Amino acid sequence: MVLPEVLRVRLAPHPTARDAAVAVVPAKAGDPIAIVPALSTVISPDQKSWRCDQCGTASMGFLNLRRCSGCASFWYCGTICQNKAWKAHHRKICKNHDAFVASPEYQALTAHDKMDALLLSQMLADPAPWWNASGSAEYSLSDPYTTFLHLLKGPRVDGFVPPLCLPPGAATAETAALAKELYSRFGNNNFVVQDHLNSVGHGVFPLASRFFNHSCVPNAACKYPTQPEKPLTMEVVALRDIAAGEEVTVPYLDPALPYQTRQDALRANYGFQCGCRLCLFQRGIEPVASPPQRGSEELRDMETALRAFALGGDEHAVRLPAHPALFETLPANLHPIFHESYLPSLSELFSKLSHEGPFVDAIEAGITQLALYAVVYPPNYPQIGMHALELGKTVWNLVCTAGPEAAAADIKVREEQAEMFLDLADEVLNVYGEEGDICGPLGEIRVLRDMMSGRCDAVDD
Ligand SMILES: C[S@@+](CC[C@H](N)C(=O)[O-])C[C@H]1O[C@@H](n2cnc3c(N)ncnc32)[C@H](O)[C@@H]1O
Repeated sequence: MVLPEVLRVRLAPHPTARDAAVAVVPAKAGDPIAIVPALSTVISPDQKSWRCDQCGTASMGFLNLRRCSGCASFWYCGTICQNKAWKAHHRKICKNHDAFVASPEYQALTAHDKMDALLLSQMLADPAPWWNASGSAEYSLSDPYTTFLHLLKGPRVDGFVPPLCLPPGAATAETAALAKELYSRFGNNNFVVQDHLNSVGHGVFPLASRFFNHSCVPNAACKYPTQPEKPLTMEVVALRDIAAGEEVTVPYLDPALPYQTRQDALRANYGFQCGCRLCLFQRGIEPVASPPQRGSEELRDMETALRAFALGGDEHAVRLPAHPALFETLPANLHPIFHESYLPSLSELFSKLSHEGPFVDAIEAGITQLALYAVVYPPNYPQIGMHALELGKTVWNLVCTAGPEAAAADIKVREEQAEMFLDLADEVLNVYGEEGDICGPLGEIRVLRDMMSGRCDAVDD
């Protein structure tokens, strides 16, 4: 039996999604709605030897990870994690792992399928609980095996199952059938484990999968705090106040992706057409006109109007909107911001200018991007805070690289602007809270504030 640390939702019937997670008590922005353990996780290949394969904690230079002396391909933060992994699956996988990952069948898989192949192998390393669960007519939310088998199957119909790393003799027809059953629920139920919004692994969290539906205007978001020797958990955090009885939704993908990309991905991977407020709005304004050319007067006017609409128009007194669906009141002349080409080109420009300068231009592009985020994302969405932090760093770099000819008054104005962006980042990211590894964005804000109150040092990424 595996009980969640926190579970403040109950299941209620949903017209198209089978069930929905409904809040049983009111939640404040930042409250945990659910804290649920992983049944199984794998870390991404690029995280190997830097993160514990069991708890997901990054070494950060202070954890001395030990390497499995059998396969030399798994690393652990200590004996507790190593023993847990050994007992759960590694004793069945260790010997064959290296030959398996070198095999042509495995090598032919996509990066995503490679991780799923290892995840599925781990889950089947000890099939006994799955046999028991599949033989049982009952399902219980306190049992991850029956809960997983009760999850909706994904829309994929080609019957594909990745190759498995199993000990000789374990690859029977029954195991293959069981693998098919489990894998049919992977694509639409499993989660990408993130650290500071970067993907670091894949995880199976049956309870979270059973409860939380998707919305592109979610009122909650998932995070994965890690701690040495502690089981990897998923935390679902309220992004705004949620009333008792309200559905709690999370984003399955980035709501800032273009409308058609989101629709296609949700249909292909999850088997549904999204009917959230953002999708309904965007469907209503399709086809979106292309934005004016970069560098044109028309684009400058559109972006000035966007900044004024979303952030108040004064780049030294930026206000983030509290409206959960600001896009619904977006003037028609700003609709081209939803064109599939617009955000990629704007974020590429901000990224380039904030590294190479001129920083003044980077700040303008960055504020426009913040305005777009404020329109697309709901209040307190973590990407808004991460971007405000990037803006704070860029303004601080402008201050630090100002030449002796710069007027003291201008520098003061920019110092205050850098603080303003850090205040915004703090406000948003404190709702999402600490997540992933230590020294995440909230830690970066603290470091930056120290630098700003002391000496001047340009900030590296
Ligand atoms: C992780 S499960 C969510 C829990 C699910 N509702 C249940 O009752 O078990 C994902 C599946 O739920 C359904 N789903 C999730 N969000 C949805 C939405 N916004 N609209 C329609 N169906 C949705 C889809 O069938 C999707 O493949």
